[in-house]
Amino acid sequence: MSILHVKGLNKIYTGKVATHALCDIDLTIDEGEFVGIMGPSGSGKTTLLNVVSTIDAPNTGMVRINNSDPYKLSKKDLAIFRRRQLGFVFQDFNLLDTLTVAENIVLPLTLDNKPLTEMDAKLKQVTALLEISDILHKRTYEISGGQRQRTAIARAIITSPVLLLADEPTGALDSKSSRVVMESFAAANQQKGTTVMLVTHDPLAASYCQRIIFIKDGRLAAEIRRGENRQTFFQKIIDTLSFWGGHSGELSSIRIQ
Ligand SMILES: Nc1ncnc2c1ncn2[C@@H]1O[C@H](COP(=O)(O)OP(=O)(O)OP(=O)(O)O)[C@@H](O)[C@H]1O
Repeated sequence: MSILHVKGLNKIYTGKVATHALCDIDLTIDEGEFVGIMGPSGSGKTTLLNVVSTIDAPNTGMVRINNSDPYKLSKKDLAIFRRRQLGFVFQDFNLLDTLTVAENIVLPLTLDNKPLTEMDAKLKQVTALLEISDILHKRTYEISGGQRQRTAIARAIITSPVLLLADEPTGALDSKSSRVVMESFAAANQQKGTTVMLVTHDPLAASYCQRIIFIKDGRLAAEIRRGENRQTFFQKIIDTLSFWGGHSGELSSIRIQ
């Protein structure tokens, strides 16, 4: 069953010079998939994520998430749709410093007035899955970057969203923390069945995905799938990036092991 289906998506930013950021994008993500979006800087990755996540409307084209068109919803229903159906993870974590880790994680359930017993059970389940049960009473400034991002992932999946969207989730992390965070996405995907769409520049992070879609100049350029071996997939990603990624500068930020 498809969770995300986009067809004929176009996004044009008007200004002194108009930018055609997305050109005729067709894309389907099935339930339980873990999909990465890669491409050179300015290729349209964040624009695609913003259009899918209903932050930025397309000029033309269709977006269906779990068989409904979020752009047809009223403002109020769209806010509820985002909170219940979508999970978001950002590069800079977006946690509230005044709250504990536990309070940050249950925030979406608090907003939906869920009973305390349900919140507690779900908190236990997601924090065990992401291996952060021992930091629940800490403030976000007392924990590491990797722990902050795992807290953000826990907050994003506690509502069991149909689609988890992440924009450069390892962009602010060192390579060790990046691995731990990507293992957390993989755990959410494999053990909780969460469908994930993740934008990244980082081939190591991307190697945890099952399928990578490459965008260039706002168009779909290539697609590769992972087999059994993550190391082989990592090399395949580097090869594809060097073919589609444009100039060698695009590869300058690659972290090797
Ligand atoms: N709000 C905006 N107004 C005008 N142009 C924009 C806006 N947002 C993005 N663009 C342009 O649209 C194109 C795609 O940008 P986008 O941010 O989606 O690329 P990206 O692949 O995510 O880049 P990066 O990897 O550098 O984050 C770029 O040419 C960018 O300059």
